[in-house]
Amino acid sequence: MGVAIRVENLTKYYGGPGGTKALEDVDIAIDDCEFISIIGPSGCGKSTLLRVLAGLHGFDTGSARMFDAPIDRPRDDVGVVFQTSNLLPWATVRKNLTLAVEIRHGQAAAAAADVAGMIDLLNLNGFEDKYPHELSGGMKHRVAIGQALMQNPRVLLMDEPFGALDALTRDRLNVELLRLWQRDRKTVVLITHSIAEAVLLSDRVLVLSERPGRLIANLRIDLPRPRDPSVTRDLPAFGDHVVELSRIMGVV
Ligand SMILES: Nc1ncnc2c1ncn2[C@@H]1O[C@H](COP(=O)(O)OP(=O)(O)OP(=O)(O)O)[C@@H](O)[C@H]1O
Repeated sequence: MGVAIRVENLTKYYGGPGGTKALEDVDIAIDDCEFISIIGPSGCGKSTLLRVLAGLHGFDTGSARMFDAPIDRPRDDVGVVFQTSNLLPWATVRKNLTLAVEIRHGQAAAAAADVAGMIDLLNLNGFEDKYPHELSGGMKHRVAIGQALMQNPRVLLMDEPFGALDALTRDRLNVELLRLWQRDRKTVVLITHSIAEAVLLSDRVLVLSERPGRLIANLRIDLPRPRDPSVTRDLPAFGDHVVELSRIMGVV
């Protein structure tokens, strides 16, 4: 298995040296098809790191590479999902999904895209012709994830996609995400505030320190796959990982 993402000694300031130092000497290697979560205190630089990986932010020193090419702009084979889904309010679910493909890959690709299959996968049958304001929060997030998946990305970058949702909806979306990942095996980088979510979903959890974010832990999650939340959460190893990460984060 190759390396999908390699970040070395990466430091990033907002406003240049003398401004806000968001990340300091970050070193990360992520394998192709790995599911990685990044956790850390609020304001430590998680979103900054994700935006660097998405090619949306530059950085000051160090290097960031994806599939061995420097990350210096957004790539067509990377899907990004942000906390606030940016669905187009005037477009139906179906249109939101096809437009995402059209913008990146053109009309022919959009016409050929398997929208029905994606709607099925996202459990949104019957909602194809609804507009975003007619959807629940969880549905909107599913469409946003669908937009990213429609491009069949090699890498999926997700910034707290379920942060604003209630626990039950979040649980359901975690199940969906596990199901999708187990089927398609993409490289996934997920930013989350939830230690339990990180443990449930990931192969590895990376922990950033208080700002400026430095990598302070890199924990492999040894839990069997496929994972079913109701089963996995009851495994002693699940609790052990949660406790270990809580200690590292200083919350117990
Ligand atoms: N565009 C920007 N301009 C200037 N400073 C910024 C900008 N974006 C973020 N910052 C600062 O950089 C630091 C890291 O922010 P970032 O959003 O990456 O943290 P985070 O870990 O994702 O936070 P949270 O968990 O609260 O979402 C913070 O101090 C923030 O104020």
